[in-house]
Amino acid sequence: MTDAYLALEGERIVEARARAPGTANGELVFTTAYTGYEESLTDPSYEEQILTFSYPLIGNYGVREERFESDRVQPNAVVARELTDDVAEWLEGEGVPAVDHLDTRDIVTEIRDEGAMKCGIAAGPDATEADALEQLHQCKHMSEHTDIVAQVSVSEEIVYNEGGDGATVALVDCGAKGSIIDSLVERDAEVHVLPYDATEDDIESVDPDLLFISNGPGDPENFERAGEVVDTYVGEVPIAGICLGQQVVANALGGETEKMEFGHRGVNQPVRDLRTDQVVMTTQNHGYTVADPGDDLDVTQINVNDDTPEGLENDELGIITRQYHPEANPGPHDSLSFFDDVLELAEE
Ligand SMILES: NC(=O)CC[C@H](N)C(=O)O
Repeated sequence: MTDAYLALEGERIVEARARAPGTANGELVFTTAYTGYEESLTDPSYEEQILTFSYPLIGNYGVREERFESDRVQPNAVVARELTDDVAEWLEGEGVPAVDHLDTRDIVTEIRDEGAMKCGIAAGPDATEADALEQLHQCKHMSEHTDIVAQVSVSEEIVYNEGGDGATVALVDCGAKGSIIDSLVERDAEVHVLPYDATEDDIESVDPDLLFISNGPGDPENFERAGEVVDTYVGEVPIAGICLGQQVVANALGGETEKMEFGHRGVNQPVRDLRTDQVVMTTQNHGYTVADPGDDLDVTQINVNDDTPEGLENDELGIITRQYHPEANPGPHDSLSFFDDVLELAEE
């Protein structure tokens, strides 16, 4: 039954079945992960995007809050070959449109051939092609969401594991996944999650052993405030970053980021460490990359598929960043030791 429509860039219409009603628009992206749908759907990095799952059946082990990465569903809409009732009901309850019964292989191939694209969705008994097209026409380019950080950051400081024996971490929340905080707390760090617009006074009252720039949605060039924080404390406090965090650190230190064709999107992205030659499998979901790390950062890890920088470091200044997600959830645990490394840096 056709009661849902996708309008892709170029005004191509794809028919589908509505699983959660509503209209939405956003940048159309995908993940090839075959598990971890609860984690992906609650990852704030997907804000203002429409997430297509290429794995055909999504929802086969239910929906459990313990696996959520934040307190809400983050993508603007969801696309899959087949969504179970559990997931469809969850998305409907959250007011996030969802569609299935369409050829998601075709959609992912189109994104890979044509690059990241705008998309409009209309789902439900009254949905029309015209509604989907209207959504498409309203869709902004990712870089036009200049205030996206305000949509995902905490509004006041939250402290985890107060009095913990380990390092004190100031985590600048650009849309942090819960697993990053958990990975630090499991290693006994006291974690102060700070709003993106935290002042120097706010940071100094934490007196951190480590400054951590989180993952997050959108174009890293729109995260000026996080960049200023890096600029202020570089050389004084060790700095770590994950995904958007790596991009923000590179931009702050004279580097440059750029939009990729369709990004790295799955849980089997191979990364080579240039010092040890070891390759690890990693989780990734990013559409931008560091094109130039600037003069202060060494590229220590690269993506085996396309040689883009996956790790940046400066031993003297105490900086370690990763483009992938060492915290996994979903995905392989090969690189969890990143958290040991950054906390060691903090305690030195
Ligand atoms: N997962 C992330 O932090 C994503 C970073 C950034 N928004 C990108 O798409 O490249």
